Amino acid sequence: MSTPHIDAAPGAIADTVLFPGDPLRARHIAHTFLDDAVEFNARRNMLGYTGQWRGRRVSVMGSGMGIPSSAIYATELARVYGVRRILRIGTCGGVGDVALGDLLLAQSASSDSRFNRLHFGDHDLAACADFALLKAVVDTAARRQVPVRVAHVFSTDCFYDGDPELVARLRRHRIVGIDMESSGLYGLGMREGVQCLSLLTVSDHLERGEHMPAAEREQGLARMATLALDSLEGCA
Ligand SMILES: O=P(O)(O)O[C@H]1O[C@H](CO)[C@@H](O)[C@H]1O
Ligand SMILES: O=c1cc[nH]c(=O)[nH]1
Repeated sequence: MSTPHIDAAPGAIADTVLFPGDPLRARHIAHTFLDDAVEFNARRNMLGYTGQWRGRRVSVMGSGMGIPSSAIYATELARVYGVRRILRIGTCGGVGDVALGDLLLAQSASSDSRFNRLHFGDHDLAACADFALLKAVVDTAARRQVPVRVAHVFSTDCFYDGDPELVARLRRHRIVGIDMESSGLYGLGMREGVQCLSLLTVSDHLERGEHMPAAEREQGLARMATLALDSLEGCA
């Protein structure tokens, strides 16, 4: 069995997938945190691995950047490989009172993308995280004393040169993070019956002009990865 984009054998992917945008972040997490990690996909270099975290089988795979890429992979993971839980572990821009390195748990994700409208009769969809998964991560963070902020985020199609008023609009709605995938992932999760949650580390501050180095985005996000993995203990 394979799909146009994933070259994995049946059963090669766990029911839970960590889903960073960057395939090299996926490789780093697999090699750093998982026991017995085995690569299941390298098609288009969108690296995916399955291994063990404290005796639990888990996969980690890159999603690529943006809703179209991540939705292709998430759809195939759900429909063909039976994936039932996806934790995006991404980076985001920050607005307002957040700092580089802050860890956001995206409760909702608004968007300028038409992706969810295309599936929802052009109506607004309230694209939300799965509550049980969000609660599991919040509870784990509290137990481990990992500071997190449950937040509203916005997913944009324009990394560069988007709406010049966007930051003001986000501030007005108390949205503090901006990424490029969460809204589409949440809509897809609602349709496919897949539990989805985005954990996002603030890598840029959109108003202060602060930026995390690229190498840290690839390899420096251990706190987010281990929180996602630890939280699986609280999941059925
Ligand atoms: O760090 P990742 O997970 O790729 O997420 C963010 O980084 C990319 C842009 O640099 C977009 O994919 C955005 O959502
Ligand atoms: O989508 C993203 C991700 C990181 N930083 C941003 O400014 N935007």
